[in-house]
Amino acid sequence: MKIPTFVLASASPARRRLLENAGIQAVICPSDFDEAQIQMRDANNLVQVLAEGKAEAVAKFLLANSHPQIPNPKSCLVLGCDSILLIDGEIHGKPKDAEEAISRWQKMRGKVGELYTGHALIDTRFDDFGEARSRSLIRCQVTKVHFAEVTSRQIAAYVATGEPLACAGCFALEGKGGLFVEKIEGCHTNVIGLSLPLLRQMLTEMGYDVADFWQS
Ligand SMILES: Nc1nc2c(ncn2[C@H]2C[C@H](O)[C@@H](COP(=O)(O)OP(=O)(O)OP(=O)(O)O)O2)c(=O)[nH]1
Repeated sequence: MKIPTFVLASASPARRRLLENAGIQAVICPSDFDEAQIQMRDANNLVQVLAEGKAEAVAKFLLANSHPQIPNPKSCLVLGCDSILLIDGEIHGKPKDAEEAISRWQKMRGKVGELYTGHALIDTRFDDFGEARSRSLIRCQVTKVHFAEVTSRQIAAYVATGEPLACAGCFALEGKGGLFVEKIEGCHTNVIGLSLPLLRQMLTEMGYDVADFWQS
């Protein structure tokens, strides 16, 4: 089955790279969804609600506005994601500044955290009422992350590179942060921001085959 236009409702370069490297050419369409409006204490629900909010916002925008890269907005697959790190019972998104990143690393070194990523996939072909009330799937993937006993000098040097400031969890697994992750239990692309095997499963559940992305 021909796959509709794939839209990534995210500004995340990490998510874009994951899709590109997997051979999935996505139209990048970051959402303007206000994440601050959602306050929830349960990590699993929080990332799913946020991912759905981002995907819905973009799906609605595309159904109401033309887009140069999207010939038919009623034939799109829109993916929204949201990632947080749960550690010591606290939910963390991206650090607000270097000071917070240092403080978080001082607490998380030597410990085990859980990286939650919510995934919301909307098929706009099934738009029932002129809105983005289309067929959608919302899932969460969790990966355990074992952090190394890093020194304060290593923390300061790592934060000074700027890498952790763009990452929920204050580390980039495939970057310098990988030096400070002893091991993970579960999907590694989920840690980076988008679980590729989960995306394959969601596409399959919607009746699509990832192999169709590679057909010319
Ligand atoms: N490169 C990399 N980025 C990571 C890693 N872990 C988390 N991140 C990034 C991916 C996301 O860009 C960010 C999680 O924050 P959000 O889920 O709120 O997404 P973000 O605000 O970046 O973009 P979006 O809301 O999707 O437009 O953290 C990692 O291991 N490697």
